[in-house]
Amino acid sequence: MPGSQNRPQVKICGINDGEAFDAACRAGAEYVGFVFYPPSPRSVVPEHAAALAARAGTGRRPLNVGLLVDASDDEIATVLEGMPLSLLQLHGQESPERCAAIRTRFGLPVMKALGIASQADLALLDRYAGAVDRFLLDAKPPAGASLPGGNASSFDWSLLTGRTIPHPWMLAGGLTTVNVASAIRTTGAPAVDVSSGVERMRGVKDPVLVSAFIAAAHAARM
Ligand SMILES: O=C(O)c1ccccc1NCC(=O)[C@H](O)[C@H](O)COP(=O)(O)O
Repeated sequence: MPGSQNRPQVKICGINDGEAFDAACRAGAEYVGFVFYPPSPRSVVPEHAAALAARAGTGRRPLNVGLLVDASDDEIATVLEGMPLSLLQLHGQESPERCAAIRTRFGLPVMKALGIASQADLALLDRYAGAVDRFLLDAKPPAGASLPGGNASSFDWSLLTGRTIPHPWMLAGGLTTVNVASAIRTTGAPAVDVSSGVERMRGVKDPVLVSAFIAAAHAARM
């Protein structure tokens, strides 16, 4: 885990331009996420992601996270040839067995995204615990959504109050500069992930919002 401060960590997801990447680095994001999923307006090709990551200075750099959706081994291999990654975020319908196979085949830690809408969904944590290294707890996509994530939807954070999550985890879904402190207080999330809440329009990050979100999350009390 980068950094040693006991403060919530931040992942800015769906970075696809230099200004947003620079803002995330300057403000001290611990993770940046690159979306390797062509239907997404935030999608990047590996070479573009690599060029963005190369902008990081020589100081503390964010860890590069690759977001994939039901990707084949060949697709993952192609991404990794163009862009070295520290963590694979699996945001589709990957089973525990598929997560474990990806982890073994590529030798990288895996973060499984799970859509949460009720206590019943939290049972998935135990099903996946042996197959993954981290969890990202997100809202389920709203009816009619075209993407499995990045939809600016929140879930009922109180579902997580007092709950022990097996593995390090991130809270995601509808977070903004305004609500992130409350989300962290309610859930005890050690890390938060945001995409839409730091955009000026869908798929276009706003560097000012990126900086403000990171400052708000880092200042929040767990
Ligand atoms: O962001 C996307 O375009 C995307 C596409 C396909 C699967 C997942 C996607 N994003 C997932 C994320 O990690 C988001 O940061 C997370 O769902 C929270 O999104 P938001 O509610 O927009 O902050």
